[in-house]
Amino acid sequence: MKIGIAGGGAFGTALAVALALNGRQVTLWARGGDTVDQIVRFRTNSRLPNIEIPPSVEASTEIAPLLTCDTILIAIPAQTLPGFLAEHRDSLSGKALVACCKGIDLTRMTGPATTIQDVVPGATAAMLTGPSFAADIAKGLPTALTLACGDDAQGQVLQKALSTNSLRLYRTTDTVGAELGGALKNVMAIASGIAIGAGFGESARAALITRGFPEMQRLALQLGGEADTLAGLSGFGDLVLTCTSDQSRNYRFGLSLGRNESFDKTTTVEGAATARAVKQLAQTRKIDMPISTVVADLVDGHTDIRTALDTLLSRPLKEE
Ligand SMILES: NC(=O)C1=CN([C@@H]2O[C@H](COP(=O)(O)OP(=O)(O)OC[C@H]3O[C@@H](n4cnc5c(N)ncnc54)[C@H](OP(=O)(O)O)[C@@H]3O)[C@@H](O)[C@H]2O)C=CC1
Ligand SMILES: O=C(CO)COP(=O)(O)O
Repeated sequence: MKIGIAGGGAFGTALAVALALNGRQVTLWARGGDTVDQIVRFRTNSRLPNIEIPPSVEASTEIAPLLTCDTILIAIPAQTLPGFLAEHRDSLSGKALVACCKGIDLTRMTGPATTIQDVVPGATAAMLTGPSFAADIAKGLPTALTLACGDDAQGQVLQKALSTNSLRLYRTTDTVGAELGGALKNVMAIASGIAIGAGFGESARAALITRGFPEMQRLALQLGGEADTLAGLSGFGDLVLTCTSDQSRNYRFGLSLGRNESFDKTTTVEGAATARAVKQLAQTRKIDMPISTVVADLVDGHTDIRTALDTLLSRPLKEE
């Protein structure tokens, strides 16, 4: 099976490297000529430093080679996913489309797999998500991920096609739970970064992670996800990784907010837009999402850190 990857960023390239090193034929599409040029000429990608890209990864800015693949992993930022799908809707119909992005789309208020289902109903929608930094995957370090596909027969095919010696995929049919776990943990990672950056300490971070988890579950369950999925790799697993590692861009973005420092605007920080989406969903669906709401307000400059902390600490005392 030839595997297509849309997106020449850190994650798309890492997946391409891991799959190619395990004998898969990989076609990588990136919109940027510079990225493709670097891959073709030097077998490197500056978004994924110090990694050699095997010759069996074919890279192109042309969309046609990608569209010859029956299975396509989509590793572009979540807010750009609907545009990409709409542009290539007809050619993508009938294919297995595996979203590798983590976020809630602000225009549709859906996670990536649901967005695929809605925009390309003729495709099989799936999600590849869970605790995994691109650099770790590219280096072949042991990693466990969730492969979610509503059609379990297709899910089994994808699980086999995308697992490698170091990349172990667990399967579920709960695409909603998987897509929301991956999206919501980024918001909690920003919150954790803020807490550490502002000097609130590691106990405060542990409190945010622990109280953030039921918040993630509340929203996911309301939107049709399952509690077990949230407790798995795509939810709890990725929450722990992203809230505790400064390899995470969401966490680092939070750190800079907490320290009142500037942050490179070109860095992909999925949790910022997702926090806004969660705040809106919480309001319209009347779900208590205090941490996500505070993160949205901080990201948009609608509150300051002291007030945000007071907002969280002054909530009525309750049972755990
Ligand atoms: N990096 C990681 O460790 C992990 C990332 N992910 C997820 O993968 C997704 C991508 O992240 P990552 O690869 O790290 O991000 P990067 O910032 O490294 O790369 C983003 C890529 O998306 C491309 N892109 C941006 N907008 C569009 C568009 N409209 N159409 C087509 N391509 C576009 C960029 O192209 P250009 O260079 O031309 O702007 C770039 O190649 C995110 O949702 C992230 O959460 C998931 C797990 C791990
Ligand atoms: O999703 C990730 C790890 O699982 C990557 O996190 P960041 O996007 O915060 O870097």
